[in-house]
Parts: sequence; C-alpha cells; structure tokens
Amino acid sequence: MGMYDDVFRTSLEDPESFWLRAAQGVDWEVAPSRALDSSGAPFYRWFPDGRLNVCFNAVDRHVEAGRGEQPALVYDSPVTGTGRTYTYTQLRDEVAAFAGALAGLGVGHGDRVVIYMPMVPEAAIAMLACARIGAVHSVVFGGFAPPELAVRIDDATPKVIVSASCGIEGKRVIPYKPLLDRAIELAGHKPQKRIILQRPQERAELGPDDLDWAGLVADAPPAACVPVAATDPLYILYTSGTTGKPKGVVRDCGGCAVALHWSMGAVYDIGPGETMFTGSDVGWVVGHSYIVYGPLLAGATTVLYEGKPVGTPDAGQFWRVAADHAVKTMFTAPTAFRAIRKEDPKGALTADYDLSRLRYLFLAGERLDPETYHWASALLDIPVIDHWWQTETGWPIVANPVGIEAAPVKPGSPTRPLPGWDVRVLDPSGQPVPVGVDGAIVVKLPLPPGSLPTLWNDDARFVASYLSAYDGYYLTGDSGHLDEDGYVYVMGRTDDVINVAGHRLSTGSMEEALAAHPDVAECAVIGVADDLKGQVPRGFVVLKAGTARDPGEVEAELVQLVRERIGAVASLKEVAVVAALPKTRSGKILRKTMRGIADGLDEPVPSTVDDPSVIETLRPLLRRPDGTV
Ligand SMILES: CCC(=O)SCCNC(=O)CCNC(=O)[C@H](O)C(C)(C)COP(=O)(O)OP(=O)(O)OC[C@H]1O[C@@H](n2cnc3c(N)ncnc32)[C@H](O)[C@@H]1OP(=O)(O)O
Repeated sequence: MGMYDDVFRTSLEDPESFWLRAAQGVDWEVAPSRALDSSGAPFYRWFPDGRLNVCFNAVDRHVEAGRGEQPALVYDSPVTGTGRTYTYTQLRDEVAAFAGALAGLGVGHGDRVVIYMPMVPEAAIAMLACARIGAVHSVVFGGFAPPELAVRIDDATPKVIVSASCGIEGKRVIPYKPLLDRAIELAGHKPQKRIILQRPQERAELGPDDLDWAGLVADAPPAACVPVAATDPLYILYTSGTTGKPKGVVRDCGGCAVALHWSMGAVYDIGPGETMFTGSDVGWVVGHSYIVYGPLLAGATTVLYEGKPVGTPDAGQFWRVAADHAVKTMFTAPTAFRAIRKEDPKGALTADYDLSRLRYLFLAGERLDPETYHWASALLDIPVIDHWWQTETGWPIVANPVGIEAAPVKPGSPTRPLPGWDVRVLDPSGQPVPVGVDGAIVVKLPLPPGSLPTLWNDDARFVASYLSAYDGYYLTGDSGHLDEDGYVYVMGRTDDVINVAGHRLSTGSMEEALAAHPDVAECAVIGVADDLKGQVPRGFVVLKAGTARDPGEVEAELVQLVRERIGAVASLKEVAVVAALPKTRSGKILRKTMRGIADGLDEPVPSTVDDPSVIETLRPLLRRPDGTV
C-alpha cells in the first residue's frame, strides 16, 4: 500500500487524530483539545475550543521566527509597469497600520468589511487587516457590476467598504468609484464609510463619506492581532447559485488555517521560503486560498499578478513571472493556458525565460480538456496537475497530492480524492452507481476543516442547497463518475450554473436580467461549449406580443443589459430573438435539450414536449450562432 493510501485511510478512519495533528502546523492562542464537534449535525464545527488569529499565523509568526526579511508578497503589474516586494516585516507593518485604521473607524470583532478592489497588494493587506482584528471580510470580484455588488452589500451589511479609484483591464482604465457609488445607491444597507485607494492612473473624487487610504493609514496606530474562536468566520465569499441571489459561503478561522496550511505541503509541495504564483483574482476562492492565505500561512512567497495571461503585453508573461520570481508552483485556470496557446501555439516565448525553477503547474476552476493538458505537459516538461474543488470547499477535493505521493496521471481526471474527502457518486435514488457510470458527485459528511460550515445568515439555504438531496452527504452540484482505480471524472453540472473562463455564473441571474427588459416576454439562457472559455452563455428571448421593435436592436440592448446588471465577466455576447421557446406540456422550458443541440450532441427530444416544431425551428439557430446551417 502506498503512502497516499495510508494517509487517505487514516484521514477518514480517524479524522480526530488526523486533523489534530494537522492543527499543529498552526500557532494557537488556545490549542484545540478536540478536532470535531458533531453535536449540531448536520452543522459540524472544527476545533470548537481552539482560539487563534489567522493574520498572526499568515504574517507575524514568520517575523517572530526570524524570517522577517524574507519576501512575503511580490506585486507584479505589467499593466502599470510597476512592482513591489513586501518582506514579512513590511507586510506585517502595512497590515497592522490598515487594521489600526479600520479599528479607528469602529470596525471590530465580527463586523463585516466589503473589499471591492483590483489586483493590488492593498487588497490582500485589507483582507489580512480584517483577520487581524477579528472582522469578517467579503471580497467582491472587481468585474461584477453595481447591482451584483449591491446584493452582496445588502447580505453582508458591512460597516465599511474598501475600494480603489480604478482597476486596469489590459489597456483600459476602469474607474471603480462610480461603480461603488451606484452600488451603494442601489443597496438598502448603507455602509458608514468607504476607504478609497487612490491610484495614479485615475484619481477618484472623494465625497463626505469617503476616506483616502493613504491619509488614513498615515495617522493610524498599528493594531495588534486579536485572538478569536476557531469557529468564528474569517470571511464570506459569494458564489453563484441557481437563482439570482448569490450564496454567501462562510469560511471559519480555525478550519481554514489548518486546511490551507496542510494543503500547501501535501498538495502544492510548497514550504517556507519557496514561491507560489497563482494567476487568478483575489475575488475568487482560488485567490483567497492560494494568492493570500495558503502561501502566507506556509511562510512562502506569493506572487500577486495584475495582468492577463495574454495581451499585457504578450503571451510570455506567465513565463516571465515564473522566471523573475523563481516560482516553484504555478496555479491558474485552463482558460489561461488555452489563451496562451491560441496566441503562441508552439509556446515559443518560453525560450526567452529561465523556467528551471518551475516544478509544477496546477490547473483548476473548470474542466481541464486533455488537449490543453497535453500541450502544457509537452511544453513545460513538468507535472501538470489538474485538480477539482469549489468556492464552498475552500481547498481541493480531488488532486494528485505530489507532496504526499504522486499518482500516475490519467488525462481528463483530476486523480483521486484528497485525504479528508469521502467522495461518492450516487444515482437519483441515492444508490452508488457502478464504476464508469455518471451520477451526482457527493461527499459524505462531515466535510473536512476549511470547507463551508454554513451560508451567511442562511442555515436553511445551506441545508436546502447542499444537504437535502442525499441524507448525510454534501451535494457538490457537479456530475461525473469514478473509474476502477478510484479516479474521479468531473463531467458537468447538475444544475443551471455554468462555468465561463473559470468563472462560475448563474444562467438564472442572466435570465432575470433579460426578463427585466420591457419588450421581453420570456427567455432562456444556456451555457454552450466554447473553445477558449470552456463555456459561454447564449440567450434566447421571445418578445411581448405586439412589440414592433427591430429584433437586432433589442438583442444589442439585451447584451448591454446583462453587462450592466452582472458585469462584463458574464460574457453574454449572443442573444437571439425567437418566435417561441421549446417547452414541456406543463410549461417548463427545455433548456437541457437546447444545450445538447447547441453542443452538437445527438439530443433526443423528450416525449413531454408540447410542440416539437418549435425545436425544429430553433435547431439551426442553436447549432450556429449566425443561424446558418
Ligand atoms: C476551484 C475553485 C474555483 O473555481 S475559483 C474560480 C477560479 N477561476 C479563476 O481563477 C478565473 C480564471 N480566469 C481568468 O483569470 C480570466 O478569465 C482570464 C483567463 C485571465 C482571461 O481574462 P479576460 O481576457 O479578461 O476574459 P474574461 O472572460 O475573464 O473577461 C470577460 C470580460 O470581463 C472583463 N473583466 C474581467 N475581469 C475584470 C475585472 N476585474 N474588472 C472589470 N472587468 C473585468 C474583461 O475585460 C472582459 O471584458 P470584455 O468582454 O472583453 O469587454
């Protein structure tokens, strides 16, 4: 039996000892006497009597251990032509100062702070500063439009919002202040203050409730780390559900610190002094876990990159970052590699850089297609590791744990479940499906530390969304199968959530946006396969009877409407006005059938269809975006 089998078995047979041992990798104010509290099942709590501070673990303890001069965070920004390295001492001082500024505004233990920022070091500093004083941050991805930000403000009810004057998207400067002002206007909850980081590319005009980051920090006394309960929330991160209202995934302090610290060694093979580069955004869980908390908890160096894989200015930037900062482990989404490959099919730009320190490429966020896997493997000649996880889980469920024991790779599979994750595949009646047969991928409860204990202020939705489909199991919402070696194959979603360039988006919320147009009677949004982004949404609308508008005009307005309501990141570029949508006799729109036809599958028309001719009329339009056959 191999090392992986041993560790995996122990983690499931004796989780108590396994996770208490892992907890020793973290510094505690009060060490936990036990790992798991099941008394409130299905609500589980990890390290119930432990007390710690996550910021202390991510920053201060490395200074105290004598590594204050080691680089902690490297900011690399081709879009501004600037960069900066923060040592652990410098990072501690900046975080303590900003934490002092927040405390001066009355932010304390349990208060929420929304962070709406581009990829600047101050985003990570703000997150760590919240953790330092026991406040709960909620980072909102900068690509979301004001209505999406407003919904999150209303749910998290923050005392303070931290933002910046602008973000930079390639060559475009995007002023953030008007977006923030609009969101606050739309929200019912009004935060007391907004702190704005002024950037030289576009300065914001500050109003009476706005405070300038630099001025505030200059006058702030540094704040000390406040120990909190391991079960206290560290952050809330919203993720798309099937309806328009996003789900506020809660992460607790103790579980997050222990699991991320453990994963840094076991999964990513990163230890103190080594460098990890995660090409993502702090607005996603990948950014929370593996740009900010994971590498810092491990005492490693993290690279925070403000740029794109291509176009800022070229497809060699990931290689430049890897070479310049002696990166050992790189982590990004498959889309980023598909974009690089499209620009530089032979990977010729790698020749310009010394990649001898790069040991691993990790990919996640969407399905890794075998073609991209083979291309990256051949180009880099290092292990390319597909892994699968979710905002809810906080760290990987399935991966090839190179820090424990590397398993043979099977392209198309992220390998086997990691220790702590008891993954099963079930049929609709709750029975395990045979090897090779697709079903719902679930995880037997309790989930390991670091995964969501609940949804913010919504225990009922937590149970309804994740725990009610199969008693005793967490429903991942992904479908797939296991093979004879226990390898997991994740094939798609079981709901209407789609994955566009590694961004999880709700077709339901796009439909809500389309339905808000005064000329739209009904609509459907489906995700269709896309060579670059994995999936892209396509919208189909039926106009209200008697509408005399030009369909092309309405289509363009609808594309713009989704951009304004959800954000450019939704990437809804195609909306078609149609005469009717295919439905069952009971009136349910046949989205799955539409999806199958659009993806070129031999999709059977269900016997419950009301009017088969509607599908036949739509078929050419579904197959080809321009309607040609
Ligand atoms: C494992 C758990 C998880 O799954 S957590 C989620 C992990 N996912 C990720 O890390 C995301 C990976 N994807 C990416 O980083 C990007 O999509 C990459 C690959 C870099 C490509 O970026 P880009 O060329 O901008 O395409 P895109 O599809 O992301 O963007 C579509 C439109 O949205 C815009 N956008 C994007 N980000 C922002 C932002 N922060 N602020 C404002 N706008 C943004 C883009 O500019 C683009 O706009 P447009 O349609 O071209 O006008």
